[in-house]
Amino acid sequence: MSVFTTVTADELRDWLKNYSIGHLVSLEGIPAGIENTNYFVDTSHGRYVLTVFEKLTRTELPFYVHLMAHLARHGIPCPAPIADRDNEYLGTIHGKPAMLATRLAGRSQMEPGPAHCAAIGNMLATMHVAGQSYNRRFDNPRGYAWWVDTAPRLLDFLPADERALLESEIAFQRAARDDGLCRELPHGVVHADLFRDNVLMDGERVGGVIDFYFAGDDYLLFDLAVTLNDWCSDAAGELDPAKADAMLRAYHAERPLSDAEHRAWPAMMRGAALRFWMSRLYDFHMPRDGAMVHKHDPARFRDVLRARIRAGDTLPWR
Ligand SMILES: Nc1ncnc2c1ncn2[C@@H]1O[C@H](COP(=O)(O)OP(=O)(O)OP(=O)(O)O)[C@@H](O)[C@H]1O
Ligand SMILES: N[C@@H](CCO)C(=O)O
Repeated sequence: MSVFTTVTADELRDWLKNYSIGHLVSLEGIPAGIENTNYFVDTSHGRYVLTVFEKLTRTELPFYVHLMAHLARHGIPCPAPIADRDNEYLGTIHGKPAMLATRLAGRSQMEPGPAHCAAIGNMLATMHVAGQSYNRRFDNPRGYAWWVDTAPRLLDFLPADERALLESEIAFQRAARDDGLCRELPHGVVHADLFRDNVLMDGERVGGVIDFYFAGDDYLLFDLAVTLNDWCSDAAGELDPAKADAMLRAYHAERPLSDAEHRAWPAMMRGAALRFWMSRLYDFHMPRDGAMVHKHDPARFRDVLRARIRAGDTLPWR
């Protein structure tokens, strides 16, 4: 259940006087999601989503809100924030920052086939290209620096074999960077969490890309690896070759991958698996105060990491 802040129809009717989106027709709490309060809001003008931000602050939010506005302006199907009559995207509900954005079509496809993987690969590449002209900067808060800082705090929670895996993977990622493997990689603003549940599929078309609240600056290839690891892995963590091939080809068709990206690919796939193994371990062993009990299984990405290590340089490409 993710309506942490209750908004009544009367309160919203009053709030909507600040906007130019017509009058309220219906208001419905959205049960999915664990970070924010979300409502579907239908008005006489169209369909919207109201988000009340439970943790992100007014200082942190502009990076994400303007990113969505930027991408939507470039034709990416992501929530387009709606400005109020003072031309502000962020308002206040119950003392918390709140935003209206367009409601997108489709639903999450948790069992994608190659056609879905191709559609999201192509969309990711167009997002990366459109993101190049976004001029706010914010380093990926779950990037390499976080891995290195956080790993020592996780070691005590792990059995010996997992400790060894974590230590050796951090050493591997450090060596990759020391050897200059990442030096020529294109970077920019990335979604960094483009899992299946953050994409709304409308048949085989991408209807919407949502949940930009892990976005930041990183290697574009890292974002592709995050996406591929979730969309194209089987139950054991191994890559499904047909899905992976479909995603990579569709991405490459829109933003051709360079030789430097080709060389860094196996390490990037491992890094992307490490990131989610670590964040899931972190949330499991060191939950934030007041966080909802909704822990993702860390073992899933431990297995993906092991599978990528086993595959070595034989990973599918283009
Ligand atoms: N713009 C949108 N258009 C259509 N549906 C949306 C939109 N934004 C959110 N949703 C729906 O609301 C659900 C919850 O949103 P979201 O995943 O962003 O929740 P959250 O609590 O903010 O984040 P998290 O996934 O990290 O818990 C989504 O699964 C989706 O069904
Ligand atoms: N996609 C992340 C959750 C944070 O959005 C995970 O599956 O661990």
